[in-house]
Amino acid sequence: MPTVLEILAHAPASVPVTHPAPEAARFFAQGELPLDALVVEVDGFGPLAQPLPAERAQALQALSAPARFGRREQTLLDTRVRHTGEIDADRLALQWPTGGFARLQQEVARALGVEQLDAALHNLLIYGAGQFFKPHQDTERHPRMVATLVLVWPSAHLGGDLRVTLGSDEGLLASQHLQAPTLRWFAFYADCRHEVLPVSEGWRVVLTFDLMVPAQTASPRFPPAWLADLQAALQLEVDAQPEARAWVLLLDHEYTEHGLRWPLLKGDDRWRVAALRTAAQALGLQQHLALAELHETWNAQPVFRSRVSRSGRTYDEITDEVSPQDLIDAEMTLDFWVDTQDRVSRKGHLTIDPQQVLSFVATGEDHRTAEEYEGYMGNYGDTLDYWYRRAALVIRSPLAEARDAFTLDFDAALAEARRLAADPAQAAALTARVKAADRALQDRIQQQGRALLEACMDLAVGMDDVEAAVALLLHFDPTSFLPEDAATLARLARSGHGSQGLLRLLQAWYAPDGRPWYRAGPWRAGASPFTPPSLWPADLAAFVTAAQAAAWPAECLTAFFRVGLVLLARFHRSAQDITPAQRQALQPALIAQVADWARVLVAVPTQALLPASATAPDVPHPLHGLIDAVLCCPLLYPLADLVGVVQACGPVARTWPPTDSLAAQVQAALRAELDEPPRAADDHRLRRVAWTCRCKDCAQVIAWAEEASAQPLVLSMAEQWRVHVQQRCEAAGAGLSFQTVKQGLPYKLVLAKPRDLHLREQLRRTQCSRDHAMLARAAASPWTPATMRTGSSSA
Ligand SMILES: O=C(O)CCC(=O)C(=O)O
Ligand SMILES: [Fe+2]
Repeated sequence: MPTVLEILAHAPASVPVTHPAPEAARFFAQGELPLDALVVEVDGFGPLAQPLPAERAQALQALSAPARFGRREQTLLDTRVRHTGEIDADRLALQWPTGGFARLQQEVARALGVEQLDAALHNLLIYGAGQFFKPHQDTERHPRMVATLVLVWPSAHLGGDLRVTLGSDEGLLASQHLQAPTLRWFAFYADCRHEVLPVSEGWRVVLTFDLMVPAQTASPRFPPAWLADLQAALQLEVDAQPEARAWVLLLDHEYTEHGLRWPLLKGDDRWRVAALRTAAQALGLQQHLALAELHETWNAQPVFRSRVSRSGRTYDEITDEVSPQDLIDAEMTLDFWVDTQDRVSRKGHLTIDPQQVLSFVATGEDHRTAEEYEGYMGNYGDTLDYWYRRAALVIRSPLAEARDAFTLDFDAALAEARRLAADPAQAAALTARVKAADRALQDRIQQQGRALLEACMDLAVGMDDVEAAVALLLHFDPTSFLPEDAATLARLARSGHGSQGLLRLLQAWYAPDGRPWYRAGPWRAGASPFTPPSLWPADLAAFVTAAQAAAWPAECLTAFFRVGLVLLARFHRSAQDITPAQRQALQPALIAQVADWARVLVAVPTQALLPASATAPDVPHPLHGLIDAVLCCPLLYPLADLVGVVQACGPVARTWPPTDSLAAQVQAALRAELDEPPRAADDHRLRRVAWTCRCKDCAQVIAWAEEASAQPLVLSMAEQWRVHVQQRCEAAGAGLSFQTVKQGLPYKLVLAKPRDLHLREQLRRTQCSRDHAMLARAAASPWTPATMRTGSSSA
């Protein structure tokens, strides 16, 4: 089965072109008219004779102005680029015999492969000997201008060939003659680079016309069998695109943003695109014209020049030029779109694989818009970057187009998907679209966060697949939610997905994988300062109140707490690896955070949670779960520091765990500390230090630290050991101070104990005894009626 390119390599016979051979280039054309087909009169000069004698031509040039040329927005005069005389159209009067001009236009159009073209006189040019016009592209002066027509007046001259190129194709249009039997005409598409070579003798006189495509043109007809083959080949190739990517054909001609329109296509692009469009339409595929930018990065090598030394030896000399060697990277992006209604969109960039792109004309220097040389770039050495601009036809399945829309114009794509979501009949289509666009949705949700929750919930509830709905919402970070988001989440439970939907989402959020928000957690290795984990929305109290107001099903609210506690336990496990010093830094905030959570949990009424007897009798009340988690980690939560947590837990602290309650354990720990004899005035021992190394050098330090003496310790040792001892003591959070004395060899490390040991312990004792007294008072006071379930085991 032939490929699309093979089928499109030759125009079917029905395409309106009158070429000697079908494969002949269609970017330029030539023809002739009888001499009497045109009379030209020049204002202030009179009619042009046929042929124009040399002295009249010279007089005509005297009347003309030096021709300018356009470069971007400017019009320039530079005889190194363009050296010729010009007379504007408003000083020219043309007379054609009846129907003569229309016939010429028709002939030119057919020769260029266009159904119809309108010609408008632009100017008259007079080139004397040595005059020329260097390679350039013509400015498209009218909105629908696509090509240029040159009419050669009989005026003897030699040289002055017009050379036209497209990619690597080239055409030579020779105007030279001594005696012209006809009026010759040349036509070429305006994007094609062309030049007028120097006239060597005589006078070259030409009229130029702008060629425009009329507003209404008929599209070509194609043989049905040929079209059926094209359609089958296209279907195969579109289906074969990996990940339903776009099928892209680069067009032969260059187009500006103004010129890239369906009716204004040039040459072979015209019929090929028309045929592909017909085929794509029949297949239900979407079509766009687009501008593509190709960016290549090459490895650059210096250019050497061969030289001969005085002694006659040849050698290579380095020049300051570089040449590309190996292609390191190539990327293509589509960034300017024209839909089938000729509506333009400049939104977004779609990246495509340049390897997958088809074309008849290879991308070359003519398409290059910029280049950049970079000196040494790490791994790559020197690099050369090139940028190229091409126009393209893009064909995609409707699903791929909808998917890409999320990359190109996210807001519009989201609005469109929300419209789908409002129509229950579209639930399956919506699911397919959201699944296809997952990457783009994830990127956006990561950037914009909860601002997209409402919109994405619209999609989730409109989808017919709970897995896909959960996968979409999973991209949100549940710790970033504001209280009002609780109501939005409740919509999932109220939708067709039911409370199972919300339940699965909660479980997925907190599952060990697929949680980018958790993986980036602050306690990860190297993160500093060590902060408590965020498990729930920052304003948990308000969020939980809002969840209750929005009637979260009891099993969902219970799961919401439970999955967070599972995560807390995981945090506790990862915190086992941190140093005692890091633990000390973390503890105050962590304990305060746990107390905050406890206060929220105390306030949740029992009826808002899953009844213990209902499905899982072993499910503890979340507050019990929190207390259990804390008691599991005595290193992170020293009992004597948990008075705030006891207070936050309210009466539950005195009943949980049932065997030995939190309040009782804390009270006992405080008692034990108070029972230790106070430190004697001459006692400077360090106590309760979790030393992290007991090597020979560290052992010396530990022995000294545990002595009563207040004297500093002087260690004479090489730098590597000084660093080791200091680091290990610091990691242990021992509170020692260090000084390096640069005397003798090796230098000395001087260690000193904290000066305020006594004061600190005294303050701590006062605090302990105050806390202890308070707990004792609370234990003696009557119980406030429990507002909460006390758990299955005490029921
Ligand atoms: O003189 C010609 O044949 C062509 C002139 C031309 O390229 C122009 O006017 O842009
Ligand atoms: Fe030109």
